[in-house]
Amino acid sequence: MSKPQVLIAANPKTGIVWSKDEQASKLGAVAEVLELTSSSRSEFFDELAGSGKYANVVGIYRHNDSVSAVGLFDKELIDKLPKSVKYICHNGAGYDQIDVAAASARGIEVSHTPQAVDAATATVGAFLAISAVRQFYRAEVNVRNGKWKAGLKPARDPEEKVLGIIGMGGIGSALARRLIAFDMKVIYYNRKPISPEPDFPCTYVSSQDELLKQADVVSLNLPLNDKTKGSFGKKQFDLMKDGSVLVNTARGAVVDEEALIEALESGKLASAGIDVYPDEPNVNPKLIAMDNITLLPHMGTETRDTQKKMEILVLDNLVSAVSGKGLLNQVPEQKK
Ligand SMILES: NC(=O)c1ccc[n+]([C@@H]2O[C@H](COP(=O)([O-])OP(=O)(O)OC[C@H]3O[C@@H](n4cnc5c(N)ncnc54)[C@H](O)[C@@H]3O)[C@@H](O)[C@H]2O)c1
Repeated sequence: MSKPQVLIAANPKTGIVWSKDEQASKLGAVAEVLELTSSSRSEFFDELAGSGKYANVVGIYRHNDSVSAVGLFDKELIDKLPKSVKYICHNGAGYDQIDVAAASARGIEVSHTPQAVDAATATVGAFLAISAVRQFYRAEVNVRNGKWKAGLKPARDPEEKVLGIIGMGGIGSALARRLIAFDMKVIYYNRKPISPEPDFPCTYVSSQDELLKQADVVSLNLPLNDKTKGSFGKKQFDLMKDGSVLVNTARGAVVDEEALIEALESGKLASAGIDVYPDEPNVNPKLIAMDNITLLPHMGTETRDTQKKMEILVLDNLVSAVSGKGLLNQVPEQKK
């Protein structure tokens, strides 16, 4: 009997990067592996249809790098997938580039890579929080320009300050553990308290507004979806303490960027640490011009160790699914 076909929709030039051996040994043992070669979305659509080379695939490995060739996995693309497709296994914890509702309507199950991303992304969040609180970016620019400490004002200490985490999931918890080591006091807001209780000291607050009033550093760690898009705007900044700090490693589009810029310009926020932007890779020039914020180019999982972990988790999901054992990390919307 022939093996089911799976498509690796990753970077068309490199495919899977760190786990080629596992791709061959684990996935190759249970499936015929096809690489994405389409150079445009319309070419991809042709290859999915009729007698096209992807017309019989059962599972798809998807990485955001495939966007440059075939675009988002939006409703239009998902509706063009052949009936044979049963699984989309996404490499990433955030899966806002996939229209999950459209996939569900077609009976396609979607998985992602929670946990594998937690440590690396939380390290970025902790770095941004410390850099923002201590104003290290401004200091680095000074030293690089031969100005030493000229114009630098003493910053704040993280110790004894309140860290407010909005979205205490995998990354939020790993961030809390890291910043507790800096003697920060952790509060968090989720739609309901975590159960069982976390194994580190933290306090649940029952409204986001209350968290914003209490926190010195607010960290966004919730997913981007229809409910959270643009949900952090002027009203939320106004509720924050004067001179507080915002850290965003979640998704840029959760925040109203003009309101963020206004809060930084007015001094409502002393500083910010930002890894994600609404229109990546474009960054608002007003943010670039500010010297009181630390900006990173979506570096959350940019380590070879974590990227390998993520790739292997996607392969494990695909192998399990095409072997009839189901997905290991199906997205929460579909698990409900
Ligand atoms: N910067 C990066 O490179 C990077 C890397 C990985 C993930 N991320 C982003 O981080 C997000 C969080 O990842 P995670 O793995 O921790 O996810 P997770 O699902 O483990 O945690 C998210 C938490 O947010 C909570 N939540 C959901 N909607 C909420 C709302 N409206 N208000 C309050 N809480 C809400 C959930 O209950 C959950 O506890 C991802 O969705 C992704 O967009 C960014």
